[in-house]
Amino acid sequence: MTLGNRRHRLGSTSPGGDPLPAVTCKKPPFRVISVMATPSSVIPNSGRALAPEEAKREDAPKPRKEFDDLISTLPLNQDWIPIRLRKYQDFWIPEHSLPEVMAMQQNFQARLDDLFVLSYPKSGTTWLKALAFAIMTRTRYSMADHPLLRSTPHDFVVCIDRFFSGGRPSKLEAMPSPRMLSSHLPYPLLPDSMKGAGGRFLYVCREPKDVFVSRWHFNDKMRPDSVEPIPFGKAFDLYCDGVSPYGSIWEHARGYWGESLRRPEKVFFLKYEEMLEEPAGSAKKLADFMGCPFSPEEEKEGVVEEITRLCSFDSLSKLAGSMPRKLNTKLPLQTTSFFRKGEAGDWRNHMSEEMARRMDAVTSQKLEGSGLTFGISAGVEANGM
Ligand SMILES: Nc1ncnc2c1ncn2[C@@H]1O[C@H](COP(=O)(O)OS(=O)(=O)O)[C@@H](OP(=O)(O)O)[C@H]1O
Repeated sequence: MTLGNRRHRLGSTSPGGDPLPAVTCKKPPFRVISVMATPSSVIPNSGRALAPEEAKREDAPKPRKEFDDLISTLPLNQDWIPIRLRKYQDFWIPEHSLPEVMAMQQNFQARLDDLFVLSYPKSGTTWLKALAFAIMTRTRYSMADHPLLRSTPHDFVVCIDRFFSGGRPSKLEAMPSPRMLSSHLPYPLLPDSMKGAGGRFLYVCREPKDVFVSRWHFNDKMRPDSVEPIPFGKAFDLYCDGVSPYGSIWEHARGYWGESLRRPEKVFFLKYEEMLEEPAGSAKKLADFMGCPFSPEEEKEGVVEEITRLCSFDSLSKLAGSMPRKLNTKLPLQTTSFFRKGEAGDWRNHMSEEMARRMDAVTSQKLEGSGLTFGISAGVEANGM
């Protein structure tokens, strides 16, 4: 079925240099105002505009050494091989991405019509990227010739900090609006322009025990043969203490949850388990929030189901398997690295009851008073879970 007849605009390139389709929606999701500011025209965390001479100075790429010097002073954890973590602004951030994160914090200017896919890693990021991209571009592609059939969702919704690895993020600035970008950064670490009026957030969270199991396997896949896997029990202790990539998971989820309550028009908060249970319902809610709801005709024609089928675990994992290749990232990742089981409740096959109880207790304590709970509707017990 043809979903639309718009022409595919190739407006930019991914950090790796691959074509990155411009994202359009049948109905523009919100007023499209280009506020593409010169990076660094505002002093980070102050909102004060820079004088022209200051701006010129600030426009130059930050010397990497300045960041490296700072990074070397931060608390270090080396257990999640091959990822080294540094405690930065109260969160454990992968050391290899910290220079880019710092450059992004200083320079990234969000636009009003940006859409950001945000998540704690292993919570359903790949899935949400695919869904959001397919929903947003549905009038341009036929299902038979969809870009997701040829490339991974991570090629279409690219992590913002990756644009900052080579100094000035010119490719990012050249992307036509509305842009779709992603980040694993916790809310407090986002650049001011994102926390302010710039863009809207799609955040996905997942039951912490399942996220942990997924993370443990993911790390294991990246491990060089010469290195022993991180023992499950040790990884568990670290994770419960918040020492995991972009951790702690509880502070991460709580930050975005709080913002979704304060500003529901800015932050759409999804749960992986609810997406599993109600894929079509979740896609419809997503489309509503993104400003391009499915029309009654589209619903009648089965467009919602076509999109959810294309983005399902079965479909995406098979596609990844049919185009195995290394991704253009600093970690040893393949197109297939983002797919394992795609289920809720796999923690039961990995954790003792005592471990599960312990992590549930951490969850209850860390989320106390927030109103955020996990997994009830997917048959995973709620906190005390
Ligand atoms: N389409 C779809 N539907 C359901 N589940 C899916 C889908 N795509 C990926 N997955 C599962 O999500 C886990 C990977 O998480 P992320 O995509 O957040 O990883 S990453 O942060 O981008 O590295 C990982 O979970 P586990 O299977 O539990 O390890 C993937 O299998």
